Amino acid sequence: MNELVINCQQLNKVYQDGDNSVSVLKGVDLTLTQGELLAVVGSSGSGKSTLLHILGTLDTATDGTVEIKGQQVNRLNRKQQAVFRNANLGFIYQFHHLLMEFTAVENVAMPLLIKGLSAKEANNKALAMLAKVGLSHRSEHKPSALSGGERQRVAIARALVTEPALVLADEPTGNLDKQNAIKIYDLIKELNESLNTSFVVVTHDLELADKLGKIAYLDDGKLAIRESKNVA
Ligand SMILES: Nc1ncnc2c1ncn2[C@@H]1O[C@H](COP(=O)(O)OP(=O)(O)OP(=O)(O)O)[C@@H](O)[C@H]1O
Repeated sequence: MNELVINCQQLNKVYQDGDNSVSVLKGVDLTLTQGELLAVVGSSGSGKSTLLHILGTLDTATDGTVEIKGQQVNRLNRKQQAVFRNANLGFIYQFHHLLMEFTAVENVAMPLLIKGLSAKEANNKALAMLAKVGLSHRSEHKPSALSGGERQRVAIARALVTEPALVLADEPTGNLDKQNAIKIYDLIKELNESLNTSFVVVTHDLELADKLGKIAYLDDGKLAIRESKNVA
C-alpha cells in the first residue's frame, strides 16, 4: 500500500482578529498518498492558502492532527519545523521569488548549497533538474532574460531539486496566460509521474484543477473531495 504523505484529521483553524474570531477551517479531513496530485479549489477567502500554509508548517492549526510523512508537524517547535520543511517539502508561489542577480542554474542550485552539497554536485543536480523542466538552453540566463513561463519553470525546478516528498503550490500559474498555465500544469503532471512527488496545488481555475488527479472543494470550512474526470 502507498505511504500516506498527508494525513489530516479534524483540522480546525480559527483566526483571532481583535474581539472577532474567524473560523476558517471546520473539521477538515484530508489524506494523500505518495505520488498523488491534489488540486484545492474554492472561492476567495474560503481558506485555501490557510490550508496550504498549515500543510507546509508555515502556520499552525488551532486543533486537529496534521501528519506529513508520518510526522505530527504541529507538535514540532519552529526550529524543528524548519528542518522538517527543508528535508521534505517544496514550495511554489504565484510569484517566482527567484534571486534576480543569479542565473537560472544558480537559483536552482541554491537549496542544495544550503543543504551542504558541494558547489559541483549542486550545479550538476541543478542542471539535471533544469533539463527536466525543459530549460537546459536557458541555464545561464538571469530571470530578467526569461519569459514568465520560463521563470515559473525555474521556480518549479528549484522546488523539486531537493527531491521533496510533497510540493505545495499556491496559484502557481496566477501570473501566466492560459496557454502557459496549461503548459505548467502539464509539467507538474510529468514531474509527478517521473519523480513520484506528491503535489497540492491551490487554484481558482476549475479547468486547470481538472487536469490533476483529485480535486478538493473548500466551502464553508469543509473539504469535499472527488476524483477528476479528465485524468488520462
Ligand atoms: N492572519 C489572519 N488573521 C485573521 N484572518 C485571517 C488571517 N489570514 C487569513 N485570514 C482570513 O481567513 C480567511 C481565509 O483566508 P485565505 O487566504 O486562506 O483564503 P483563500 O481561499 O486562499 O483566498 P484567496 O483565493 O483570495 O487567496 C479569509 O477570510 C481571511 O480574511
